Amino acid sequence: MIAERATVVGAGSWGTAFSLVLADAGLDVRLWARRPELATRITETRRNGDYLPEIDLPDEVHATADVDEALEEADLVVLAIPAQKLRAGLAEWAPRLPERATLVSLAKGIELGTGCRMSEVILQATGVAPERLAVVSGPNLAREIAERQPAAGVVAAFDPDTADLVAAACASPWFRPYTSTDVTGCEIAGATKNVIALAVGAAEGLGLGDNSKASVITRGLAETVRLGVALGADPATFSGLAGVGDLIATCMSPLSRNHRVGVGLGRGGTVESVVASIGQTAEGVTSCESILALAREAGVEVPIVESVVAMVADGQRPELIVDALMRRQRKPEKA
Ligand SMILES: NC(=O)C1=CN([C@@H]2O[C@H](COP(=O)(O)OP(=O)(O)OC[C@H]3O[C@@H](n4cnc5c(N)ncnc54)[C@H](O)[C@@H]3O)[C@@H](O)[C@H]2O)C=CC1
Ligand SMILES: O=C(CO)COP(=O)(O)O
Repeated sequence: MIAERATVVGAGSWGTAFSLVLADAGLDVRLWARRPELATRITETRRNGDYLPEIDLPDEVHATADVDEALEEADLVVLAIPAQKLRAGLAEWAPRLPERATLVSLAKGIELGTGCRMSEVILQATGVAPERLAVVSGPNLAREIAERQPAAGVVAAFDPDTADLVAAACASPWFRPYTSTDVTGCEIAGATKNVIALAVGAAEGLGLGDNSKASVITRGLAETVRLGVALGADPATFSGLAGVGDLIATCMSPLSRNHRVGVGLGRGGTVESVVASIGQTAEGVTSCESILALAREAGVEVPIVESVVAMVADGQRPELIVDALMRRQRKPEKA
């Protein structure tokens, strides 16, 4: 089976960029925008001026704010709304999903309150069989993808045939999807790297240099692997594109919203003011608390995630956090 028609739910930066990926791979794409005026503007200008203003969208991308029109005959339904909004959003979509459509999650977060990964939220909210679900992750900053800069990603699914189907639906000369069956690993890596990027951004905002940032990235990877493995992930996933690949892109790029929020906090801004000035989703700000809760439940130490929670949720100053991390008890690196 091949997918011919896709619906992308959410016309933010990643939903818009991914609709272009699917169109370049040869699919007919419906891009659903929550605001009818945005759908109209995209149709009229062939651009999404709110999120990717300089990018011309291919003719195969059709914007709409009508759920039924968006879903008609969809082979793939790609979910590109923020993690904390997904369950509520799906309540509206679930009864209208085409019976055989494959659902694809793009969100990189962990649900607050439940600790659910996005695949778990989707399965619970829609009741679809796990074989109909896939997750896309990797170093895929929306702007660079939309500019068609060459990049690779990972499509993870419980069923390898589903991973192949979705990979075929997004493959192009400039987007190379690899496949995986480690859904848990890809999701934990994708959500946790946003939190590590907040810490790295804060270090940058404090004026610290590359040694400090590389140290946080590397130790951040160590705690991500510990958490992922405790939750059943394959450790090899974390040295792949969804792991180290995305960690590097998000922690180092000024395009990353999480990195930018971290820089703002390091420079002394408040969470509210920094997030508001960016005006887009920075998943680490909310998911840091749910990731910490998951880690505590699993009995895993995640000191950098813990520090980010102290900074974001408890308003602690980043300088104190650096100090606390540096004063931790010495131990073997691999512990
Ligand atoms: N932007 C990027 O470079 C990448 C983002 N992601 C992930 O994709 C997910 C979406 O992020 P972005 O598109 O970047 O965020 P964004 O902030 O650019 O756009 C979010 C979109 O979701 C819509 N939305 C918000 N609440 C909604 C609701 N209750 N119901 C329906 N739609 C709603 C907004 O109107 C907006 O169109 C996040 O989990 C993010 O971590 C993953 C890879 C790359
Ligand atoms: O997930 C991303 C890149 O792979 C996007 O990161 P930000 O959400 O921090 O912009």
